[in-house]
Order: sequence, then C-alpha cells, then structure tokens
Amino acid sequence: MEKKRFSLTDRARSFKYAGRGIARLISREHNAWIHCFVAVCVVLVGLWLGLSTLEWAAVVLCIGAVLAAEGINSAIEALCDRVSPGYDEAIKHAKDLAAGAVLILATMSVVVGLLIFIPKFIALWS
Ligand SMILES: Nc1ncnc2c1ncn2[C@@H]1O[C@H](COP(=O)(O)OP(=O)(O)OP(=O)(O)O)[C@@H](O)[C@H]1O
Repeated sequence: MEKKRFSLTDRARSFKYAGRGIARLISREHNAWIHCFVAVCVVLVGLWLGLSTLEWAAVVLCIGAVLAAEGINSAIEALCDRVSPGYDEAIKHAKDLAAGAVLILATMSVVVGLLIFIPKFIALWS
C-alpha cells in the first residue's frame, strides 16, 4: 500500500467527517438522545452539588465513553444492515456484542454516578 504524505488539509477533513458522525449520532440515534438527556441531567445536578475536579473528570469520561460506544454500536448496526438485511446468525452475534459493550459502559457509568452522588445527597439531607 502506498504511504500517504502528511497533510494538514487531510487532517482537517478527517475532523470534519468525525464532526459529521457526531452530529448524525446526536440527531438520528434514539439511544444517543437518551444518553444526552441523562448527561445533561447529571451535569446540572453536578453543578448544583459542586463536584470536585476529579469527580468532574470521572463524570465527563463516563459521558464520553457511553456516547462513543453508542456511536460505534450504531456504525456496526448500519454496516450489518447493509451487508446482510436478512436474518443471519453472525449478524445477530455482532449486533448483540456491540449492544452488550454499550450496556457494560452504561452500567459502569451508573455505578460511578452512584458512588459520586449518593454520599453528596446523604450529606445534603443529614
Ligand atoms: N440481520 C439480523 N440477523 C439476525 N439477528 C438480528 C438481525 N438484525 C437484528 N438482529 C437481532 O435483533 C437485535 C436488535 O437489532 P436492531 O438492529 O433492531 O438493534 P437495536 O439496538 O434495536 O437498534 P436501534 O438502535 O435501531 O434501536 C440485535 O441485537 C440482534 O439480536
């Protein structure tokens, strides 16, 4: 394969494509809407409760990780649907694995959220 020369224009174009992917994820994917809604709620509650820098880092990482996983899941789904529109056992496994990966990250994010927010709520109401 021929090695391409480094080009700032090509890199800028890659950013443009990636931005288009993020815009598509947020505008078209229903699961991403749910993730965004939850993310906005968590950020608002975090602002209200006054999270520390480390707590914000964990929250931001969780939000980004779940949304990124949702993007990869959507990409896999779209590819699967194009490659094999009919029933296919391998497609079923691929889609289930991708969805499972999102669920793992979302569950871990909920656990991180509970670890951060529960002590703050307890302190608030005690
Ligand atoms: N072509 C297929 N062959 C076999 N099983 C499939 C196929 N398409 C979907 N499935 C099964 O149905 C499940 C749901 O697939 P689908 O593409 O509807 O994903 P979804 O997560 O419901 O998508 P959406 O993001 O559109 O809500 C998959 O996890 C898989 O088990």
